[in-house]
Amino acid sequence: MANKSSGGRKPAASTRHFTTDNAKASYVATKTGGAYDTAKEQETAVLVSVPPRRQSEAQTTEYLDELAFLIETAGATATKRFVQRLEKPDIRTYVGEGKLAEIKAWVQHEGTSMVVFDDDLSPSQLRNLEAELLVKIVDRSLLILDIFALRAKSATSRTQVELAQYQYLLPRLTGLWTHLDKQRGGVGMKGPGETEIETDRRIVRDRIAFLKEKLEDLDRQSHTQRKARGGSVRVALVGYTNVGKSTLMNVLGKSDVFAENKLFATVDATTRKVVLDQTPFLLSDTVGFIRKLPTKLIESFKSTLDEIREADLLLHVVDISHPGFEEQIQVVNDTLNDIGAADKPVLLVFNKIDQYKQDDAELDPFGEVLDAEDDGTAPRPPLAQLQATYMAKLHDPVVFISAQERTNLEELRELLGKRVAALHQQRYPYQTMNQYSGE
Ligand SMILES: Nc1nc2c(ncn2[C@@H]2O[C@H](COP(=O)(O)OP(=O)(O)OP(=O)(O)O)[C@@H](O)[C@H]2O)c(=O)[nH]1
Ligand SMILES: [Mg+2]
Repeated sequence: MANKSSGGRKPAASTRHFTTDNAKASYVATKTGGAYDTAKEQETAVLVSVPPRRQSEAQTTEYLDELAFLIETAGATATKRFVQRLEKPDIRTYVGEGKLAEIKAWVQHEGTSMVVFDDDLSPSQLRNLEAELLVKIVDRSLLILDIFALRAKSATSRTQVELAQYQYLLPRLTGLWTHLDKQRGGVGMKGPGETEIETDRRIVRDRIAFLKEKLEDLDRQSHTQRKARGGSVRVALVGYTNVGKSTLMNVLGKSDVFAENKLFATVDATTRKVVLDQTPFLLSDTVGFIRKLPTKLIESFKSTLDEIREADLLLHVVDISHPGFEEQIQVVNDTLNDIGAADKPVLLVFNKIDQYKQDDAELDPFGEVLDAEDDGTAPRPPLAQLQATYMAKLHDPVVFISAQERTNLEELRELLGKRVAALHQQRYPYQTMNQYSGE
């Protein structure tokens, strides 16, 4: 029901990305004009990252893989990667002079639709890089915003994305080619005078104020809706993007939520009523987290994140088959902390065990791995050992499942049912008594 090939899902977005429908997010990207307007063809991207020296090779590759996956989700293909190890990115051009020349030569020789940076660029870095490389420059925020714009369906999430896009845009309204009316303009577009820039700034500020107000209105409405759901325990699925939250929602809630092997398949929260162990509760699927999530995006997604903040229990889904799953857990915990939901009870669910490949590492008598991997990746112990480690660490049961293969779902249902029943008893003792006495 929930994997990519199944019916009932929306068609994957194909070429809608930076240059075409999404004018606001593409604003900076399209400034360089129609020469790169390759919307009809597949766009290509060159990836650039500046990892700190202490970051391992494996981690660097993993992060670049994730960036390539983001690019793919946005509708383009990554064709080349450049890495430069620096203490910190160059303040003027993100990479150093030599590396920049190397990238430029490659871009001129091989051609590309855009150069994508695995961090956020300052407005001046963006301008300098654009002037130097003469192609679209995309940073991490712009890329994620673009994907969100692509995925957002509800009035609230669309407004949230638009707000974040304008907030991204505002400080970048300087220098060349910045007139709003010209954002879709073609080659050789001239830059506006300062007056026009000032007008643009005012327009953008007005729009931001308007969108904030609109969000407050929408917020009030959804708050009322959520309140009307009172009397039920609320459980929210949380986790890194692409770990299988929507797939699990579909399995548990017998629903048909869009799930696919792309990042941020879900941007809108969806809620279903589920009954386990005779206790009904509400299960919400929510937007996935990712490392370096633009803070403006978190801020503007407050009302979606309320679904998490107001939950009684979080079902934290982890993709155990991902080499960086432990860091992903940390990213999720940090983000939960950022949004003020760190103190919620959590049930940790390790998903995709069907895809987990353990190493044939040598274990000592205590089950610890004797040899760490040479490439810096964490060794992959047997699942039973991982389960024991996590249970000991958290003093709590954890479940290992495959939502796709429906493995161990009974164990999850039982555990979740118990947690929900206990929460229900605690929250609505009266209601529960009635419910039982009526039986
Ligand atoms: N092998 C395997 N793949 C799975 C499993 N569960 C989900 N998937 C696949 O993982 C991909 C992502 O699943 P989703 O359910 O969309 O993940 P999500 O966490 O909702 O992702 P976002 O909404 O993007 O944050 C899809 O291609 C699923 O079919 C599993 O148990 N095993
Ligand atoms: Mg999802």
